[in-house]
Amino acid sequence: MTKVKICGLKEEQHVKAAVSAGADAIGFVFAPSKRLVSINQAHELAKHVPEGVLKIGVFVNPTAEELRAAVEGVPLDYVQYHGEETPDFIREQGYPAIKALSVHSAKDVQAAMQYDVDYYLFDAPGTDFKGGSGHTFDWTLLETAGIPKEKLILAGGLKLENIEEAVLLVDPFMVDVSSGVETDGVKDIDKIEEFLQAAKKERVK
Ligand SMILES: O=C(O)c1ccccc1N[C@@H]1O[C@H](COP(=O)(O)O)[C@@H](O)[C@H]1O
Repeated sequence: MTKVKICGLKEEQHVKAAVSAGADAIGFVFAPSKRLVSINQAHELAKHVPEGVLKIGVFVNPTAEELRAAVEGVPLDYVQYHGEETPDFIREQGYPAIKALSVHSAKDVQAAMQYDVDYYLFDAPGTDFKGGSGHTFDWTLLETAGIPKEKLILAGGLKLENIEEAVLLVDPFMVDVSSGVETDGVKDIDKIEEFLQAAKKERVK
């Protein structure tokens, strides 16, 4: 069954709703964004995330010190690198890692293989910020690069209306959603629950 990450959570009620609706991972954004949280805020929110649900920190070109403070302070299970971090920088940090790549063309998908990370996350190119734009990209670009499905996370503009098609076409290990479970820029509990239900629906492939 497809795993689901609900990203950009800032409020206790939304963390609790995501967890009780079956989220496999919760994302906290530590990058310029309307969804930015401090380490202290994320630490408090993390108290409502049970063992077995992953806590993932989203960063854009962080320093080693920023990473260490957040990984230890929250604490985090994975670091999601959403900027122009190099393969060497990511390897040197030594944390369980997800590398996000903005997909304009098939080349961007192929570029993933230079990173020695646990998961590759494919997202639409950002607009105001590096991610969380609510835009989709051409999912068929993922077909030729030979990315192992068990390492593939699909993001970018996912929502109730397209999640079924996305899962059927891409068959990713995990889907990641932020804007698609918001109303007027704020997380929406009904949308979180509906999205999780749809993403995890049993399908005949
Ligand atoms: O969510 C943000 O504000 C954000 C800011 C900077 C980098 C990444 C961010 N979020 C990630 O963007 C994708 C897609 O989000 P959306 O569903 O299209 O809104 C997802 O991986 C988030 O983790």
